[in-house]
Amino acid sequence: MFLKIGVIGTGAIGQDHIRRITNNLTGAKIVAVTDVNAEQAKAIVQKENLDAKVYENGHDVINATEVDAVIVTSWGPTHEEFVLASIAAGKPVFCEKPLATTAEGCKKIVDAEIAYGKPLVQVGFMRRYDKGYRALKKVVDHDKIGEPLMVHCAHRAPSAPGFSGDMALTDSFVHEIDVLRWLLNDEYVSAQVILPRNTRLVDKALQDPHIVLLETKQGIRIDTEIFVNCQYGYDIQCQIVGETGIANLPEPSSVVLRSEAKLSTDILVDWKDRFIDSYDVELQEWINSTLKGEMNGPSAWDGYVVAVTADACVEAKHTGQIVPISIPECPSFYKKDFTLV
Ligand SMILES: NC(=O)c1ccc[n+]([C@@H]2O[C@H](COP(=O)([O-])OP(=O)(O)OC[C@H]3O[C@@H](n4cnc5c(N)ncnc54)[C@H](O)[C@@H]3O)[C@@H](O)[C@H]2O)c1
Ligand SMILES: O[C@H]1[C@H](O)[C@@H](O)[C@H](O)[C@@H](O)[C@H]1O
Repeated sequence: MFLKIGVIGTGAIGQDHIRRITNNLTGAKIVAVTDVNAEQAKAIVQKENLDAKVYENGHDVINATEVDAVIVTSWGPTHEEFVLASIAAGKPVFCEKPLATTAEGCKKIVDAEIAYGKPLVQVGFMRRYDKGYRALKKVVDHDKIGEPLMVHCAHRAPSAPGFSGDMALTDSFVHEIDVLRWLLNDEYVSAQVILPRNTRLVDKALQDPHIVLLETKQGIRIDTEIFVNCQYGYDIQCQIVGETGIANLPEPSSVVLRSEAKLSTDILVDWKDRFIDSYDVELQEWINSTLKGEMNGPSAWDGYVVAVTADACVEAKHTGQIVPISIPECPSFYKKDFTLV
């Protein structure tokens, strides 16, 4: 039995997901695609030799009778509309982050899904599927370093083409917002943003780097450096300081080279390579659970909590204040135990 998928948006990650579903994963095939750039949608159908129809717009994909489930990989501002339409059609939908560009938009999706009465939405927070983050979570869940007290993180990218305004927070830092609350089994209560000296290598109007300080309900303090024009590589760091020990996110595996009087290892430069395995695991688990009529991954509620937290970070950046974060009680519809065995 195959899950027949329609893809809305055949840009960078849309094409990647189409390729992995077609060539690496099992249990699904792409039967419909669309993009505002129709030529690009046609090109991927040809390139991957897909037996898929190219539709004029996302709504036609969602409503196509041959489509069982939808993947939304178009630009962020279009996600809300396509996710709401998928819920209205009663079809499972995997939506790349952000779920919606505003917390209100995410809340509308949460309300629509609850009203529909069955979970249909998964958000593309793939770090929860990364081997390294999963190993780190087991250390926390199995009490190997006592209670977590502090977390030090870095989210560095060589460059951020197309970034403007607060995208370092709303496009990049959102991954930490999601993965850290999952890792720590905790929620955020406040955010503060510190603006260090700006790199000279970006337009003066664009702040880079940022330091974000989050506090959780349990009083854990998290500091994250977000530096999206760091030049040297795509480098994701996470260190948890506990009562009795320290746990670090493992580095991606790489040959340790002793050569020419140097000891060296490569650093990845492309986000696609850093999380390539986790995208595979994420989508395979989504396909498997969707075929069983379940929805186990990051939910619309998680997408909403991330949006509320990101909004607080943006406010903290612009006001220089410590901004309280008030996350409403999680509806029972979405309550899950995330402990890893
Ligand atoms: N999880 C991750 O690590 C990750 C990585 C990259 C991108 N993303 C997210 O995925 C989304 C896409 O990012 P990308 O890098 O592929 O961008 P992209 O610009 O390469 O591709 C987006 C595509 O969507 C198309 N599009 C825009 N509006 C549309 C509409 N109304 N209907 C149909 N197609 C439409 C565009 O023509 C483009 O081809 C973004 O929301 C981004 O944040 C997530
Ligand atoms: O900062 C980038 C993140 O590190 C990636 O994982 C993608 O989500 C990309 O869209 C962001 O711009």
